[in-house]
Amino acid sequence: MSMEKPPLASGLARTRSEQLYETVAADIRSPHGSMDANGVPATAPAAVGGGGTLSRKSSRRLMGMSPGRSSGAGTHIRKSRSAQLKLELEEVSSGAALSRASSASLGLSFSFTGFAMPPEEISDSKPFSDDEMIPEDIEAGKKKPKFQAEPTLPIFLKFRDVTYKVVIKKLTSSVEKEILTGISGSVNPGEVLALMGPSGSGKTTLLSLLAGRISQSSTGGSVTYNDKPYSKYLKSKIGFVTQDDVLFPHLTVKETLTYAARLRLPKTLTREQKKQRALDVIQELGLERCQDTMIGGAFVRGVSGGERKRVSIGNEIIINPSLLLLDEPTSGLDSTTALRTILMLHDIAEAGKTVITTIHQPSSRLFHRFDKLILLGRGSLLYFGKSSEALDYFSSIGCSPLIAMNPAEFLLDLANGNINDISVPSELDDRVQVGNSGRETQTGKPSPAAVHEYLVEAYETRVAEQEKKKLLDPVPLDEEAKAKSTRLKRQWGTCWWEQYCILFCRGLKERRHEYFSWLRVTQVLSTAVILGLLWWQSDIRTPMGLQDQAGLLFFIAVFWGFFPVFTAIFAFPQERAMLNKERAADMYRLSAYFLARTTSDLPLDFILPSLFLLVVYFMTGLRISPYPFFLSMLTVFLCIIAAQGLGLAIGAILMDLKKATTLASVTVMTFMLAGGFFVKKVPVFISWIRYLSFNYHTYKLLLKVQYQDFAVSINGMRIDNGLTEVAALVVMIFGYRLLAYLSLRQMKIVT
Ligand SMILES: Nc1ncnc2c1ncn2[C@@H]1O[C@H](COP(=O)(O)OP(=O)(O)OP(=O)(O)O)[C@@H](O)[C@H]1O
Repeated sequence: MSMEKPPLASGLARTRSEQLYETVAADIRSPHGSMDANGVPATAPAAVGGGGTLSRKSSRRLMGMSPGRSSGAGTHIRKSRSAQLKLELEEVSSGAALSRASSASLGLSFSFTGFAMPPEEISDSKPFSDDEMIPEDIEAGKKKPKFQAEPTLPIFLKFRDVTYKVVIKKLTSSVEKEILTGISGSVNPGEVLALMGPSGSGKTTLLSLLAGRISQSSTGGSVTYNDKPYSKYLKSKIGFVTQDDVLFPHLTVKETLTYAARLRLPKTLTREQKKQRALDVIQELGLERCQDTMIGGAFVRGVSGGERKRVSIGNEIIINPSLLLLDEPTSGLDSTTALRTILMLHDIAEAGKTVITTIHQPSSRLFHRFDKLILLGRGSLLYFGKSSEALDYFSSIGCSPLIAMNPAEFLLDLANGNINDISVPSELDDRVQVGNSGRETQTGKPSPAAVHEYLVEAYETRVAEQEKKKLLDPVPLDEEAKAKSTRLKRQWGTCWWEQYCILFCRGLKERRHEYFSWLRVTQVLSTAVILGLLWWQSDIRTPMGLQDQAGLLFFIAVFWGFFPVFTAIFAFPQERAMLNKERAADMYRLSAYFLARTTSDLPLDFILPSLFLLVVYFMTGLRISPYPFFLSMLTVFLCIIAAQGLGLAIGAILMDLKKATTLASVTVMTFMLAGGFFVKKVPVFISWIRYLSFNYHTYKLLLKVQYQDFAVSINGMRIDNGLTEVAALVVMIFGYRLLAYLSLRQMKIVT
């Protein structure tokens, strides 16, 4: 970046990415460094040893050279992979370094062993300490580091003149809103890019866009990954941590990460290896102490906010992503935990990953940890470059803090157009005096709009063009490596059946508390007992008794039609956020999820009605014989599954609980009224509605089971062979589910 002021001494130090370019270039040139179709080097990660043995002394010396890292007067000995990477820079010309580069160079290995932080900064550093992460014998070349994931493809991300517009529909018209305007920049493996800006400036939008989560039709400009456009293949190489932690509240930390590992890691790993990876991530993130604690949510006490955020990050780093994007990973965390999180991102970057994070208001300690910075204001670019040079740049355009200020606070004030305690450039002052009064606030200071306009213009005229030119430089990867990012094929972690099994078990675990909810059991059993008492040993030898018992059968049909609809409508709207997140990451096929979600509730759906029917059947004196008992039970099951189908369909179509409950109550009421008990003479033009009612078919089947031996018609209902009713219920079971599935397919993945 060209600036009027010379860059600070720290800015002269090469960034980690610049140093690492050389390593990757050496690696790619190296015969050992060629990658296979999966972006995996042809050689297995070389054992650390032989000529490449990392000596503690050299490691210490190299850490001293690391820009942006204070070594604490040599007391903080960093023994992480980053040190190993840096050592390679020194040794790159030697054969030993080249052979080791094939496994450990930029982007080709993933091992962020611990979270280095100067001890003077954080006292309680135990969970993040890397002191024990790489034992002595690793340095001696005997053992691999604790966490050694398979190598990945490095991703060089460039974006040029990115724009994003949305159309906001109003009652009579629609308005176009520009959310991002002409944003350009780049981030390389080994770097952490921070996106900063006031609330609503477009950080999340830009992050989603860079993650490939916004449809290209509404965006302008170009975003390239290794100089190639986005492809579905990249989904499995990109980790995206959303601002809100979307996790299942009733799963423990270990269960959450183990299921993520089993679903997302490639088929080439065994189940045991995947479990081990989850345990490694737990250790890396310092989550051992809470690994068996439930995540928790609004109604369940669980892990702390910081731990939950780390689980969210773990969910993404478990796949060993080449590009990791995080939306406000530090919001809501105390400053120490926030710093730990950012240090962790550094370690991830140092393992050769490209890291982008939005950040709201970092402390000055955090601010200095970022390699690059993008400052946004009202969707426009106010600064892109090294974060260490940001203050120099703004002072070069006449904006400097007048009092001692956290640099992040200063930048955010500027981006907000708030120039209290900030020196105003004379150019801006002149403009205000010459310009109209609207550009000036009552205090005589330029308005926020005028400040914004000045900053955008200053960046455009002084920096933007040179930065854009830099984007034209080809990335230091050979064509073969670049081509890997353009492969169109998605990569599923596991086969369909395994996805189904994992999702089924996960569903059972997440809802286990519902299955054994005493409230629900009490609700069903007390209803059964009340029915049993009201219809106690009912006598059907009189017409009145028969009529009474028919009423009981109708109530059973209504009760088991009503109950499942209202439980099932919650299924998809409640899991919408999770479904969105997991489908955006291509974790599983929708069909596997759908089937697992709809079948994992079945055990409960059979236990409770069975208990209910046992109580009611014998208390009320229905036909005591195994055959009618089991047929009645089967009829109730058919009714439950059909009713559930309707609930699932309504939930999936509307995806909104309020709307879904309203529609469900109207539908259920209509079906109940058309069920054949309350009204017998229905006008012809509306009589067809009964055929849609599962209550009607269930009632007819229950009547048949009880009275087929001595009656042809009961209560105006003809008793026939019952095949039509069974067929109608079966059609409903599949039809409603198909409708629900198709609606989910149509659902847009919102990011
Ligand atoms: N689909 C959309 N429809 C309408 N407005 C949108 C849409 N997406 C984003 N916006 C608007 O774009 C602006 C930027 O939103 P974005 O969420 O990217 O901001 P942000 O910088 O991440 O804010 P915060 O820090 O508060 O999360 C906001 O004003 C938001 O309301």
